[in-house]
Amino acid sequence: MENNESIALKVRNAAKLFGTRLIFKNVSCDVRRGEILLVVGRNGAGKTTLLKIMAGLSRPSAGSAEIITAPEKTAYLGHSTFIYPRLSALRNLSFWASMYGLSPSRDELMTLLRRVGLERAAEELAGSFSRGMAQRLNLARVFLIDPDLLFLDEPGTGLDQSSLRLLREEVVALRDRGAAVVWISHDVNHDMTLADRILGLASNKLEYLGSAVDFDPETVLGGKVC
Ligand SMILES: Nc1ncnc2c1ncn2[C@@H]1O[C@H](COP(=O)(O)OP(=O)(O)OP(=O)(O)O)[C@@H](O)[C@H]1O
Repeated sequence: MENNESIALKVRNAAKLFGTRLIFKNVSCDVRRGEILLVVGRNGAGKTTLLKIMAGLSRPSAGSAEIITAPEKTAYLGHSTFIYPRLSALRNLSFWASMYGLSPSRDELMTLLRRVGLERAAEELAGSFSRGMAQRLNLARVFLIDPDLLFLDEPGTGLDQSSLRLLREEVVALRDRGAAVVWISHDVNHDMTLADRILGLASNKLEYLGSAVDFDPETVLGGKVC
């Protein structure tokens, strides 16, 4: 058993049913600080359902998920971008900061916008942003809290190549500085190379939990991963 300090999240015997329909059962895992855990499985295997349970956004039908890191250092980035279209990029960030109980200076917010390549769009209404720009702004929101635990649900869907590169570089940088990352990727074949471990769901159960290097989609998931 690993010591508690190295663990960011514990899942024990988690199961989920929608009505009488079983999505998965007996899913247990520890997510470690300083690792990227990629969650894979065919469409409908229950990846998003598991991620929501891990993030405390949905209750398991049985078992438990416990976040060990500080709740205020937990972030979630999905494919929807929760930006306010009638506010500028800067005002969006400043609004989110206030929701987190933070009061960063304008310079600090501009530094975050620079980091995601939005410095020149700081005063533009976020409603006019392309998907790539909107997701970059969302990434800046994540940086506001410098998370110790980050949940990603296909945040790269529909992103242009340069936004995707930025997203990947920043996720890896967060891992390298000790954050735990649980990631459902829209491009598993690529992102497997960035992951430390893989959690594979199939046949309503945890089919694989182990190193990304040893992961063989052919044997574990019948060849097709998504
Ligand atoms: N709130 C809900 N009520 C009923 N069924 C649901 C609900 N949410 C998800 N499901 C069903 O649970 C199953 C697992 O869904 P989930 O979105 O977790 O799968 P996934 O592996 O993330 O799929 P995808 O790769 O398509 O995103 C699907 O069949 C889905 O239709």
